[in-house]
Amino acid sequence: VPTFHAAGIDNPAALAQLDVSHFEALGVKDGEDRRKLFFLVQRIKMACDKSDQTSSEVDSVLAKTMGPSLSLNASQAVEPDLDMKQSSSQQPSKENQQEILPPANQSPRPMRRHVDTDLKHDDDESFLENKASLSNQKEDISKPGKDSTDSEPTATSVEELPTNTSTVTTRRTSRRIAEQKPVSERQSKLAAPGKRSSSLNRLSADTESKINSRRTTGLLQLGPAEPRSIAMRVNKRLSVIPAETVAPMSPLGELLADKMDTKALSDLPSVQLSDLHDQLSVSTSNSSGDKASRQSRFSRSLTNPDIGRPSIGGHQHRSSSMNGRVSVQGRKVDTSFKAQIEKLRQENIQEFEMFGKPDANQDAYDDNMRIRVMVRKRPMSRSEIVAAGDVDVIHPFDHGSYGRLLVYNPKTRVDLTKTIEALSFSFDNVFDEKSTNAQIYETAIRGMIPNLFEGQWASIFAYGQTGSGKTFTMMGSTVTGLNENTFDPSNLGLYYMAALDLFQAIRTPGFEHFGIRASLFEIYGGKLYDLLNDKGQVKCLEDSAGRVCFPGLTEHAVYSADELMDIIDQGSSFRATGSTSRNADSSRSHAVLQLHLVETTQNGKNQSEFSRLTFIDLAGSERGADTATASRATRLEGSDINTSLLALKEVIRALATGDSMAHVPFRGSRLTQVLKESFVGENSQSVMIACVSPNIGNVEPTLNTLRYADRVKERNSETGELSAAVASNMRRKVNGRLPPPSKINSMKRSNSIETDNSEMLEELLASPKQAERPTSVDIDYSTLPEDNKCRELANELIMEHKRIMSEMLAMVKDEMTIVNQADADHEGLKEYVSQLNAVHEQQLSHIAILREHLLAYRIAQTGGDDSFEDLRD
Ligand SMILES: Nc1ncnc2c1ncn2[C@@H]1O[C@H](COP(=O)(O)OP(=O)(O)OP(=O)(O)O)[C@@H](O)[C@H]1O
Repeated sequence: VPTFHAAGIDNPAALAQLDVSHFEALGVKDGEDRRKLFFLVQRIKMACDKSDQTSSEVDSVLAKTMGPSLSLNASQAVEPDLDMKQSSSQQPSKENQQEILPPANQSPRPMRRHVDTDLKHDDDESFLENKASLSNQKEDISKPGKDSTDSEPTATSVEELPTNTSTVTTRRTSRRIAEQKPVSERQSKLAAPGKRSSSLNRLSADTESKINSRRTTGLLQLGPAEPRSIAMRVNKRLSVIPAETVAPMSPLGELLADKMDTKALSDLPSVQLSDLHDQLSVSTSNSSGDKASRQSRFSRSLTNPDIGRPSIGGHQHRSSSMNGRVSVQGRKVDTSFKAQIEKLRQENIQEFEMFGKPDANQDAYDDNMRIRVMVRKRPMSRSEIVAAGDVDVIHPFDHGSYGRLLVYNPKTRVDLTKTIEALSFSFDNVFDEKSTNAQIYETAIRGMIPNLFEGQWASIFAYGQTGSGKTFTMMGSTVTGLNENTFDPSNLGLYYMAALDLFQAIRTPGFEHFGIRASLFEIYGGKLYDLLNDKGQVKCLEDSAGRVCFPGLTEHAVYSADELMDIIDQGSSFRATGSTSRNADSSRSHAVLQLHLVETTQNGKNQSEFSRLTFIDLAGSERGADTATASRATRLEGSDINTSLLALKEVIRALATGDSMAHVPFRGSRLTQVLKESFVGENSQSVMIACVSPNIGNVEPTLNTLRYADRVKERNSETGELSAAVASNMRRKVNGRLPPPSKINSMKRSNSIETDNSEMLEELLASPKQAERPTSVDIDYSTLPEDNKCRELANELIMEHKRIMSEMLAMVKDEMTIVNQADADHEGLKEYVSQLNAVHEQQLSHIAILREHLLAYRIAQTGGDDSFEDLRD
């Protein structure tokens, strides 16, 4: 545009005369610019050639294509201000500037698509005010002796602004009106004969003044409302636009208002037309909300991948994209999933660099977080890399105080075009494929170790689809998975790292009375098997005080981390595995490792459990589809796994939101019964590590894993904000009677404990031996008279029934939605089936819970045995 202006071409008629042959003379050498200009000129010519075109319609075309600076008709055009220095030194005086500014509370009005319509209907008060102010201004200017130099800032396009200026205002002074060349002179100079020029002269005086008024409002007008924000976003010269001139609809405007990071914005790359088009279809509305949500809306706009749509001007043609390529303006564009994901990835990286990077001073580690949910992405396996078309669809971002993860979900439309839907999830932490077990340990687990010496129980789960890296995370690997036989100490397992710290702690003077005992068992088909005792069956019973015990489970005293790993290795070889369509050696059971911190009493004779650290390597969370072709036994196995995982989720969720402990559904499955003691107690801590596979072939199970993990804490998927219920219950309540954060806490980061612990030992000995166990979970039936006990159980049953009915009602609503969606869009059948499956499993779990209550009541009535009985048996 500056080039055109420089050549005096600033009106449609002059443009219409343009030809490719003029480009050289105009100094337009760059091939890309020439191509763009060629297309623009062709379109302008086509518009002008239509016999019934009025000049305002031509203006409209120009406004759409080149912005308003060139949409002025010949009679209104002013010569370009070529000397920017001069013009910026001729800033309007404050008074005059105010005179022409819109009222403070009036937002700049975006220019509409059709200038004609705009002008006809634009008769509101602000417009009339502007018009009035213009005529006053004109009068002032014409008064002799008045310096008009500073009096009329004009609207200017972004393109006219200098690239290297960072603080210039858009309301720059135009040259003096008095200095303008007479219109007639300019018209003859432009030599725009015939119909077009005469149509240009047909503008009514009213329209003319309206256009003038528009110009003199000094508002930034780039054309249609939607493209504006995008054009601004991508234009280098954006940095010179003061925030208040940006329309409130623009997410970037909002960001500018917040940040005014002119440096970052000036670094924005300019984009191709096709890139612009990609952004145009994205809604930029909804300007309310805080910075974070604006940021995320902005992010979402970047994730629109639809390369295959026709462009604004219709130059982009979509051919069948079955071959993954479409022709855009004569160029071949790769629309394969891989290319689209790569494009999105780059855009999102750029956005993250600009707006999402965590504050360097921010401390993301909160050792007192009660329930921490983190996601770990494993690297692509060799076979996945080799497999044709396998693409990485997981994109993690570390925002410091939370982690966000985008899943690029591939979709094929009915017309076989390929698109990518970017789904966002937020968790406490996310770890990318380069992360190590050591990083995970340091982030979430090491901080728990000192708390164990305060009598606190802790549990760590690895959850995820088969083959997603759960065992790798828990047990560790001496190979990286990609580079065999490479010893990688940073990927030693979490078991091992925790054991190292524990043994180091108990060897510290003052802690010698502590010892470590280990037990390892698996939960398979609702039954428990001791992996350190030839898979002997173990019972799971709850005593009258509500404590869970495991008759038959062996506990082994261990004296070093290596010794512990040896027995774990042996025990793991007994673990039930099986084949699924996704993994030939899939874990079919939940493996539970318990490290008991035992304390020897002062006379040295008795040992009692002081606290417990439990690791749970959960069975692969395969979907129904995985086991669809398997035997009945395998399907039952899968169903059992799903039921227990579902119950676990509900339990953790209830703990995260601080729901009444009376309603925590521990009895939903054997797994949750077993883990009950690790959860209860105000000071218990849990960490869930959701493991995901990165490749495109696993996107569905990955989404299921993420939805599962997301349900636990329900962070806002874009901004990472926690819901009020979870936020208020997020931190463990440190018991005032326990030792204050003391010397032992130095372990958290330094892995060493200071030697003088005598004072602390005294405090520890004075403190309660066990973590507090709430009594509200289960009533101590033994202390109640028989009929009281029955009444309590009946009350519980009724309460539970009511709760479950309300949940069932909510589920029916969900079911209505998903069945209607499936009915309307048969494309989403796969998703529908998996959702339906999940709903059914949840319903079954609720029914199982209710049946437990019913059974408890009936047993109490009939005086039967109240030990655990699995209803599914
Ligand atoms: N972070 C990682 N880095 C390198 N390799 C990994 C990583 N995570 C997993 N792997 C590799 O991926 C494969 C599957 O991992 P793993 O056995 O831990 O999966 P899993 O989730 O435990 O599966 P299952 O539920 O079936 O037991 C292994 O070969 C492992 O070495």
